Amino acid sequence: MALLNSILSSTLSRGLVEKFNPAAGNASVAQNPCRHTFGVLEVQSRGRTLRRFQIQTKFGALELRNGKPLSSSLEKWRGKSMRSSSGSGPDGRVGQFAVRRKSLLISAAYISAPGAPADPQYYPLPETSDLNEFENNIPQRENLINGGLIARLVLEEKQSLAIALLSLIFGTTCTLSMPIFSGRFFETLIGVRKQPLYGLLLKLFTVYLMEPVFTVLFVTRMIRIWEKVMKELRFQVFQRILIQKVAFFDEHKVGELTSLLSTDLNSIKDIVNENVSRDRGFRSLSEVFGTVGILFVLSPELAPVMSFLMISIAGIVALYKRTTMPVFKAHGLSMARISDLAGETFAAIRTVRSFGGERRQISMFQKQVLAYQESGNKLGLLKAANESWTRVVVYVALMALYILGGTKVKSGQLAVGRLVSFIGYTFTLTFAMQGLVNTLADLRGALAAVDRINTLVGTGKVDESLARGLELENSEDHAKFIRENSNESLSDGAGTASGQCSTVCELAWTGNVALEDVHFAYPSRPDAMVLRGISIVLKAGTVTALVGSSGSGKSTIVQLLSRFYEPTKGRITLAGEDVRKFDKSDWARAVSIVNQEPVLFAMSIGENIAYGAPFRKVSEEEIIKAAKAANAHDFIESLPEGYDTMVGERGSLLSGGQRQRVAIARALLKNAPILILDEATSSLDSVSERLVQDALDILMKGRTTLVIAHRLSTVQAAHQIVVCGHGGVLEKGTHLELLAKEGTYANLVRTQTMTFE
Ligand SMILES: Nc1ncnc2c1ncn2[C@@H]1O[C@H](COP(=O)(O)OP(=O)(O)OP(=O)(O)O)[C@@H](O)[C@H]1O
Repeated sequence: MALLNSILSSTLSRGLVEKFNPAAGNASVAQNPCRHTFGVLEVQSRGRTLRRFQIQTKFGALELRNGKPLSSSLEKWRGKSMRSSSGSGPDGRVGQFAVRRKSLLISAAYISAPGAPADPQYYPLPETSDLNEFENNIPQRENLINGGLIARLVLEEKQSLAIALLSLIFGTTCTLSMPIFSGRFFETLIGVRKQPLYGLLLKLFTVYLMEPVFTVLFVTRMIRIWEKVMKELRFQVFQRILIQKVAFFDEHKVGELTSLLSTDLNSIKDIVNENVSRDRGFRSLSEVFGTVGILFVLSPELAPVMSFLMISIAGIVALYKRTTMPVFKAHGLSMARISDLAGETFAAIRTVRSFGGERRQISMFQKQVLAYQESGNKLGLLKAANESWTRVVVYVALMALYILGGTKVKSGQLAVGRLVSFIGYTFTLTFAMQGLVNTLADLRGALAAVDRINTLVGTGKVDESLARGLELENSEDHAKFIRENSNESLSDGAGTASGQCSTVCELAWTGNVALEDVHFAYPSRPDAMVLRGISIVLKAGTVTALVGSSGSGKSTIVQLLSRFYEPTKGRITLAGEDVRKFDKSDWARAVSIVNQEPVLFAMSIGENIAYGAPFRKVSEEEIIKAAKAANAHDFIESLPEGYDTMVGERGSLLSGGQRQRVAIARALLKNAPILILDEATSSLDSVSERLVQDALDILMKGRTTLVIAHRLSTVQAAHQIVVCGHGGVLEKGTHLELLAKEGTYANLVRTQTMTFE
């Protein structure tokens, strides 16, 4: 779906689209001069139209005309295994559409716009009519949470599992023996059975005493096992999200990802935690089987009545299962949207307030809450229907039992105590079946949550290099290496690598960093080339400044040097070695970035500075030394709680200049040989700028530095100035050389001087 959305939204939102025609799903989209684009999406199979969707784009995203997300509506086509041959539209372009068994994806869409430029690069569509080729390129889903993993984790707790199973068996035996004793008790009272009453009461007492004991044992053991499983699943999901490529985070909202860890994992947790009580989960399952067995022993004639009860309830459950799955999914998705919107609103509260956007946010929130309410109501209706039908079946079965059983007792074919026991078991069975139904409903929710998690993180692209680096760090050898090489003192600059750094760092202190014929387009906009063959050498220990107009790709170069993305073509090298050879976590230690809006974590100033070396213990002296070098010590000391002062979310309790200096202290502590300053002083007033600039001068000493600054006066002293434009390098040289050239740089300097004057 992500691919579908990215193809459609990127193209539709650009306003180029008049028609879009996935050969099997044929859509014509009429351009609306307002912000919406409307159209029809037809899902076809073997030339037959299965479904037509009225669709629209809104703020660049694709949804149904009634405002519902397209993804959940298309969901039901999953598993139909439809595919189509290719087709061509009015301008001869080819489009294809594939619905796979596991993942529903539109691999390509035919898009044609009368009057739109016939430039292939505007269309993110491969020019091929071979559907197999598409199918091969469709990302395969790898289920992160699967039966194998859960079974392995559960089996790790063998002892607890054995105790839980034994408690389950004994507890169920106690429960199931109760109606037998009730029957005998009744027979003793009316004198049919000759047995001392106290003996029977003692047995009943023992059963009533032991059942809670076994229940406690079962519940505590099961919860213990499941908490351990959940701990591991939470860890795995968090880790898997964390190691996705940066493009994944461009695609998914923060709320969507955090709700995987909260709402969805909690649904999985509930499947055990909410189902260990009596008449739920395993208890109900064992009671159902036990009761049916006993019923057949008690009365083979009456037991088929109960079988009817069982089959009917199972049928209702199956129906419930089928109908609730998509509703459960939609409900979970609505919740994710709510938390997403709330998170975004609160994070941007100042912007909302300054634009008076409260009303808009409230109305958007209302819309989301309404959608949640609607899906909740739908779930409620389904639940009610399920409950009432189950009851009708039970009452019908009871009536049949009274009529048939009563007749048999009257004719002397059945002992009255047996009928009493039978009726008792009927109630046990009813409660157990009801419990099973509820458990299955929870299971539906949990499976939907598992599916959401697997769909989101299973089809994402893991950053292999980062994953490899993290794996290595977890290894004992690496931990030993870090312990042996950790240096407690803060290095002052070049050539004094702290030892925390791997060979990449050692290489980076002396080797040049080079961009060689680098081409790049962001994965979310693969059709828009940002860099078209850029080559720059950052000489070791020198300062290179990047200048150029807004949107010329300067920050993109920073992103590539940070290895948040990989070049589409060309390469980045360190001392002649392709950087892709190095693990990303090693590379991250070799590069420090200080940008315009440094993000601090919601912890103390001291902890934020220590984050510069997250892989080792940092001493207080080191933190103070770094803060002093970053001109931050005095302001920190003036705060009532000094280095223990909490900085608030994203550092919001500090001023811009203070935040910047804490970030510089953090970078100083990191002591990385490659330094990137992306507009590090541009948002500061002149006093703060001076303080920060002094700190930066210390930080830059001896490091290979890349500076991006709009204010050209701040980059005049750079060893090399590179002027970017049109996806490439326009000019290169020192300040004086470029001025003498009388080219773009000289013009930029002139314009800025005039503006200043
Ligand atoms: N995450 C992203 N996904 C898609 N496109 C992006 C992304 N980030 C930037 N772009 C696009 O890449 C192009 C270059 O942006 P970039 O931020 O590198 O320019 P810049 O030279 O740093 O601009 P400025 O000086 O204004 O910061 C722009 O057209 C921008 O819209």
